[in-house]
Amino acid sequence: MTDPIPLHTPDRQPEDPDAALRPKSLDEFVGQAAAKGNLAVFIEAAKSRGEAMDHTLFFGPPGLGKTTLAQIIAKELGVGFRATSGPVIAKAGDLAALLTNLEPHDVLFIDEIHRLNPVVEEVLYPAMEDRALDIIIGEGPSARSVRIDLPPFTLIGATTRQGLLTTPLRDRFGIPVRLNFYTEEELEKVVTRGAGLMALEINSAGALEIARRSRGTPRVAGRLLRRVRDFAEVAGSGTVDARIADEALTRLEVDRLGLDAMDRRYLTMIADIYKGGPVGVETLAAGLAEPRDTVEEVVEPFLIQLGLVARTARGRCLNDRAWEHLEKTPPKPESGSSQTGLFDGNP
Ligand SMILES: Nc1ncnc2c1ncn2[C@@H]1O[C@H](COP(=O)(O)OP(=O)(O)OP(=O)(O)O)[C@@H](O)[C@H]1O
Ligand SMILES: [Mg+2]
Repeated sequence: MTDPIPLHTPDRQPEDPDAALRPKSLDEFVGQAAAKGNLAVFIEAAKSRGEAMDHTLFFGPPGLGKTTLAQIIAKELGVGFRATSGPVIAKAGDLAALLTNLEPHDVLFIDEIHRLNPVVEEVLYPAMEDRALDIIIGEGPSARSVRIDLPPFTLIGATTRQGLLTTPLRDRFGIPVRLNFYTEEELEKVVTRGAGLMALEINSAGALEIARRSRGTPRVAGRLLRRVRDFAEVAGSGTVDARIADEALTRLEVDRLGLDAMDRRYLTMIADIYKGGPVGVETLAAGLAEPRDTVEEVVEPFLIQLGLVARTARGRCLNDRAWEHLEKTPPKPESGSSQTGLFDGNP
């Protein structure tokens, strides 16, 4: 099998093609109704009190709008926006420099906050809680600790892995916000809006077809829309309809559930080699030649959401729906010849 086009994995790209489609206000931001409603209240309250908004943590799979929402919050609050990411802050001093350079009420956005160096994280605790930095000056017996006051600020953290956050860090966020996969109707709006921005004509059946195959993820919807546009332009048709969308997506190996080549390799591996599982995630990651993080953060959440795969204590297992989707028959349990052999234990 040829390598899948990395089209469908919702990971970031340095040149950030996302930027053009990024909503700029809460009103433009589609979906996530509960989170949006709450945030609107917290933003209003902070503004009317003239205070910095409470520290906010966004968590959820890649491409659902964490970075976008962080930018929108700063904009709606009318404050500055500084962005960095966990792995980039190497030393405590780097974080201290960032914090002491903030203007009052600014938003400091830390992406991939679960990847902060523990030493840096220690500096963040008093900064978040008491708006203070404890800095050690000098070395040896003459070393002394100096406390520096910081301007009031809002820390917005984003993570795809809430479980990897330490408890003290998680507890210091006043506003935790989980982002969920989008519904087809929501993604249809994302696609229609995106097409408008690209000056691409699309009818609602075409938008729905792309939405349905976008893995519940606006970033994927945007990416598929750009590729469908290419096909539509080359085919010389003015309007994207369901047929053009379907043809383009089929050629891109995105199937009718929205699964891409990588998703299918994952499912096929569990089916063919491990007879439906359970199989450990390390083994699967090695077999797919992908980092374990990618498998857990990018591939699995959507397959689990669709009910194709279950995470059990002993490993990953395929559900009936996956066998149907792969058009394969699950192997019969080896022990027990009767039909009631469901719990006979086939490890
Ligand atoms: N609610 C939304 N409405 C419209 N477009 C959206 C929405 N959420 C996200 N997008 C689009 O998806 C793209 C990716 O969103 P964003 O970069 O905010 O994801 P993320 O959650 O930060 O992902 P990652 O975990 O990879 O950093 C944005 O550029 C934007 O075009
Ligand atoms: Mg992001």
